Amino acid sequence: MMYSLILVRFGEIGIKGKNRSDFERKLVENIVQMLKGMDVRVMRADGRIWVRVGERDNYAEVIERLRFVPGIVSVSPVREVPLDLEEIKKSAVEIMQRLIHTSRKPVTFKVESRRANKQFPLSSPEIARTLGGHLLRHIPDIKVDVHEPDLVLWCEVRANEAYIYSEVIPGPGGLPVGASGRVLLLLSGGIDSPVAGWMALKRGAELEAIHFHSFPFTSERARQKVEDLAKILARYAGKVRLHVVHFTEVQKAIRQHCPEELSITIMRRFMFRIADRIAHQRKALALVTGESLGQVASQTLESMYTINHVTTMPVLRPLVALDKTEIMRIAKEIGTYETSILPYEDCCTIFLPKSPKTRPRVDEAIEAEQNLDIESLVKEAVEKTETVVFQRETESF
Ligand SMILES: Nc1ncnc2c1ncn2[C@@H]1O[C@H](COP(=O)(O)OP(=O)(O)OP(=O)(O)O)[C@@H](O)[C@H]1O
Repeated sequence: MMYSLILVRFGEIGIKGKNRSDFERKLVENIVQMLKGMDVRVMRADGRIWVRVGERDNYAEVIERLRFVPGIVSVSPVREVPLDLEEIKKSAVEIMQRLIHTSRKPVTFKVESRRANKQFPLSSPEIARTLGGHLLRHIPDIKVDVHEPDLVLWCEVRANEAYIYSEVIPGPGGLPVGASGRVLLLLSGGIDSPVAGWMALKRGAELEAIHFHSFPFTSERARQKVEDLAKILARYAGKVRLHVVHFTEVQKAIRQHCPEELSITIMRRFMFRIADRIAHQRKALALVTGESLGQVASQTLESMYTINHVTTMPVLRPLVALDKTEIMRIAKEIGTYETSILPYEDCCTIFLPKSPKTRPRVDEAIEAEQNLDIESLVKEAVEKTETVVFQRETESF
């Protein structure tokens, strides 16, 4: 096999001491979980994590999964070579040929070497020079550039073998899932909220999700779509508990008793109230939404303020700093985009008023809610909430 080992780089700059060892332990745990059922062994050595890939599995498939483990900065497939200079040279040429295979322009490179085994007859600079010279003689159209090479070939000389690697495949970075506590994601069927959930996962949050469903105004297929999105998020989270709230009664009450231009604001205030309640039950410490700042009624700052007023929980909005193209790029990358764009209606679109108020004030919202029995509506919705748990399905990759 070309590669039998994978080097995993991790760690945020500045994580030290106990936090660092917790980080490492959590990350190893998550990697083991992510690779469950595969023929691999996960090890820690030299402040790095290594994954040994057995006969039954292909390193490329292992990398495909590691690419999405929060906390991993990058991975490299590693070739193990006997401690013999001729073998090392041969492997270096093979790896280099493979890497430049697709490149049309001449490639620049440098060799970096590290010698942990002081018995090896050549020093690190000598290894780098020897390999560099050998590559130049055996591969046409490559040049050395020590400052800004297109690729770096690493050679690590260890006690019993040498490791050669070059490819660096970026991971998501961030923190291992579970390192920061639990959050509750308001998951609609749209493009944004699954991306917001992924961003929270990347910062180490353990994810649960809540969805407001308005059957029969919205179809079972709309609910299925959200379940599919939760399932995709479970690939990265390991597990996602989805709370499905039956929102129809609340919406009917709003339609009957509140001024139409404030119905969206009030509906969202109810979403936050119910989410707040369920978050407390589930010991989640923050809500997460896919909101960003914009022109539409529910996303002006005034509107956000008025909606947010019903909860004291932190509401994380990881997408405020991103623009739509960036959000779409991430949605495609994590695999939620295709599901998100399916055309099933959302509960908000159904009740969309003709001219919603774009800058609703808190006192206006409170006044508009006067004829509602807020507590019983919330209580009933919470009591009737259904919970579905999605575990990572390894075949889903
Ligand atoms: N039916 C719902 N169930 C749960 N959360 C919802 C629902 N509708 C909206 N939300 C939450 O409110 C946020 C803002 O919703 P809105 O429809 O204004 O924006 P959006 O940009 O279309 O978001 P998305 O693409 O996630 O649907 C969503 O990102 C989501 O977090």
